[in-house]
Amino acid sequence: MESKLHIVMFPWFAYGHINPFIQLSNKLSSHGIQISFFSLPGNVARIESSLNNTPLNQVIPLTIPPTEGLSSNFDSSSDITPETGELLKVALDQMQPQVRTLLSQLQPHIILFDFAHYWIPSIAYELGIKAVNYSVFSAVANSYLTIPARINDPNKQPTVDDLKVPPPGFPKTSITSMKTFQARDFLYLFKSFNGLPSGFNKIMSFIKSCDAIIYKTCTEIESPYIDYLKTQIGKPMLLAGSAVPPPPSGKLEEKWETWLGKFPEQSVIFCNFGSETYLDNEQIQELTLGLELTGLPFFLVLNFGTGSFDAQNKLEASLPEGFRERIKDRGVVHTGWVQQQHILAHKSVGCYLNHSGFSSVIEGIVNDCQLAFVAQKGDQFLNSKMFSGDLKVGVEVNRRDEDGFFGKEDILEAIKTVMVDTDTEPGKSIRKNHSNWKKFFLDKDIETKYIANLVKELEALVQKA
Ligand SMILES: O=c1ccn([C@@H]2O[C@H](COP(=O)(O)OP(=O)(O)O[C@H]3O[C@H](CO)[C@@H](O)[C@H](O)[C@H]3O)[C@@H](O)[C@H]2O)c(=O)[nH]1
Repeated sequence: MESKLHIVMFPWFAYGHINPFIQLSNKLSSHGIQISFFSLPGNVARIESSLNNTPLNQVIPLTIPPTEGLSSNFDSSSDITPETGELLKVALDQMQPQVRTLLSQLQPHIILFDFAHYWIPSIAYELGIKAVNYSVFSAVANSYLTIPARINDPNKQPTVDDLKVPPPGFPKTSITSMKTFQARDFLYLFKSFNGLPSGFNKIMSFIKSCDAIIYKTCTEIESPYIDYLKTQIGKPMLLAGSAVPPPPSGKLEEKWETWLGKFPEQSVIFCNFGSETYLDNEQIQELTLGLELTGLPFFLVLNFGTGSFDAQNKLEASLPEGFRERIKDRGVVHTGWVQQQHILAHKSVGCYLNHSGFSSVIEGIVNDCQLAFVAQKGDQFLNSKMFSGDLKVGVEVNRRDEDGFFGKEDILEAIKTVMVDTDTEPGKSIRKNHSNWKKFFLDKDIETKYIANLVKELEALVQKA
């Protein structure tokens, strides 16, 4: 179906958000939909290189308003640290006048906005544009954390104990409680910074005022949570489908191709924590020693965020004494960006130890990599429980309740379950489930059906007065 819609995409400025917005843009653009993509000036070239190149599509740089604490040279998402992230939220709030001007010039039918842009619906409403939130988080994370039932008194912040249990009416699934360290991490959502509303309040505000919400998921994987969200949101809920990332372009860098090629099929553990998740030194020590204990080859990627330090020095300082020498014939430790999808697709890679980022897990499932999860924050904890507890496609590394500590033996245990003890339970079922879900995610018809349906629903939304 060819559509004449014009949609503005306005993701949060981190690549973990920009990328799913680009993927959705490309799927919608293949139905004829025109895309105007808002981002920071320094991101334009990178977004243009991934966005479908049609005469209709364009990337529009936003001016970053002067913001105390944010350098005037700051213009790209590659430089976001947790501190600049908070300042960028302040800058985002001050972008309201320019966004209003741009929208009134562009006159799109719809704007798709992200979690921090709670003021978009009121501007869009004035201009006769439909405001639709696109959530890049799983339905399980949304339904555990960011729904009205989560708090009953808006003036009172929830406690750690409150956040250890699901909200009232939450579906009966494998998620019956969360650990103390996880609940403590969830508190972040309820805190306000720099006088802005908390993340939770921003979301509650746009849930009330937007025209619809799109979730990046499908009923086949998350139906109990999707059904529960329906009872909570009170707005049209649209689904974008399983969001399997498109196959990567190009080829794997030769040095990694050669290194991986030395090992037997499905023997290498690949370990990476996504685009914005960093382990502390204690965790790095246990993780590296755990990988060493497995006796298997491994490819470990560790990052430290941006800052005024040399990442390579930081990496060397974080490794156990004598580690590099001991593992030199079967392990690499790297800092920096790697071609994750190419690596996961390599025939030697058999296990993927990861942070449970939503896209990363799906990339693991569509390849022959058994999954082990060491989630580090927010939605990752819920993704990890959902994928290991509901879908049973992987295993969580055992963690201490109070502080999330895991030891080297816990890493070994998780890897053994999915890589070695595969004739006994739970390893046996996990392999079988993984292979079934792989077939599901690779079924092009399912994805095509979700996107065609989404286009139809967006058309209908625009027709509505
Ligand atoms: O060295 C790297 C690191 C990452 N990637 C890619 O980057 C994407 C990462 O996706 P994902 O794991 O979903 O997101 P992150 O950006 O790591 O995570 C953020 O966004 C996710 C939602 O998309 C949330 O689930 C996480 O909590 C949040 O940290 C994937 O396509 C990876 O293939 C690479 O290609 N190379």
